[in-house]
Amino acid sequence: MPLGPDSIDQLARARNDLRIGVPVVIAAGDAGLLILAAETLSAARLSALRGLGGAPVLAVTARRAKTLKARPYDGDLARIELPETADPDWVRAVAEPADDLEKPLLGPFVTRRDGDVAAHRAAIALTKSARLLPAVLALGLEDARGFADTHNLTLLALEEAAVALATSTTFEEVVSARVPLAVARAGRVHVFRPRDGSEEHYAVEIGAPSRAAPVLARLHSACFTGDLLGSLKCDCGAQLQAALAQMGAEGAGVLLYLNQEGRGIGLANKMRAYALQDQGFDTVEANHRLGFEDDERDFRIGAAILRQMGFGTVRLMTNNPAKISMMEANGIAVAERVPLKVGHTGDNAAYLATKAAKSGHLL
Ligand SMILES: Nc1nc2c(ncn2[C@@H]2O[C@H](COP(=O)(O)OP(=O)(O)OP(=O)(O)O)[C@@H](O)[C@H]2O)c(=O)[nH]1
Ligand SMILES: [Zn+2]
Repeated sequence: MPLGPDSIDQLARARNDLRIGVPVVIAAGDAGLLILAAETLSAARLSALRGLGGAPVLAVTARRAKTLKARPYDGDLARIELPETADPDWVRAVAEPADDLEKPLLGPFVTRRDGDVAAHRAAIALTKSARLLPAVLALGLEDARGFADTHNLTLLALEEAAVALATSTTFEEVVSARVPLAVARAGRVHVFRPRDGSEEHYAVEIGAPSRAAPVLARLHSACFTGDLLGSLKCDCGAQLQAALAQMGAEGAGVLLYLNQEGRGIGLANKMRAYALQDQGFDTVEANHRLGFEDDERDFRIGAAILRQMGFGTVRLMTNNPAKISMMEANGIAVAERVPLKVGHTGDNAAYLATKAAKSGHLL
């Protein structure tokens, strides 16, 4: 292997660059796209971008475009032309729905319909994987490599980036150690580090579950507010405790603690969604207004970790039928669904009802 970064390493760099407001170049052949995340755009970088000439666009998802009443000619995304007067606040207001109701943005937004959008699509996927708002300022470049070299920017080759974004689910088990738990003295925590530099995930193994029989398993998605703070807005904390308790009572099980906070949009975006919920939108509508799909989790991660630990068949603790089909689609057989109905409160009744009505959860 050469000493320098490969395409997956470049992806990890690009994610971090966007998070700190540094542009990234996506090369498609000789040409390419200069991209900046809307969320971290500074006035200085916007004026440097304008200094390059050309006609930058703000690419948003079709979900966000719908709220903005901008025509998404590109299917799943829309490229909004940047008015001459647009400043970083304008860019952020288009990307971020917090003030949509209080200060509605004045359209009409002019959207592009010509040209190829594969690089814009990769850029949006990249901002999602960086847990930023899915909105990207983009400017076409004639000589992508030359530009990246001159300005010392991370360069992603479009084909390689698309492949890396879509397939990167290999993990190294970094360490495991014994952790006696209240529910079972025989507890062990394993830490899995993804090859692509994204969040680490954990597995809590209870007892010594057989690899030859179906294992009692829970794929728990991180919920800082529910798991740690005891938030009443969701049922996550109660589900986490109940799953561990059942594994302790049966003497064996495996709980994956997947750092897919906020159904995969990250804590900052989940808090943005919560703010929208206080404006009257439900959990699914809030995700859409932010530009996300209902659920942005990558269920291949849980399946890959289970397989790596030697488990092939599970008794899955869940109320979400989509989780069962995603496990089966990714090589984990589900012998049984074990319901996990705890943590229902007056505060989360509407949230749970929305999940049942819109996301197919079993109440
Ligand atoms: N985006 C978003 N995420 C939320 C919200 N409330 C909880 N979450 C996240 O949702 C995830 C848990 O998903 P759930 O939909 O509760 O349950 P599930 O994992 O699909 O299904 P179960 O296996 O039955 O628990 C956690 O990552 C939470 O942080 C919300 O209003 N918006
Ligand atoms: Zn929660």
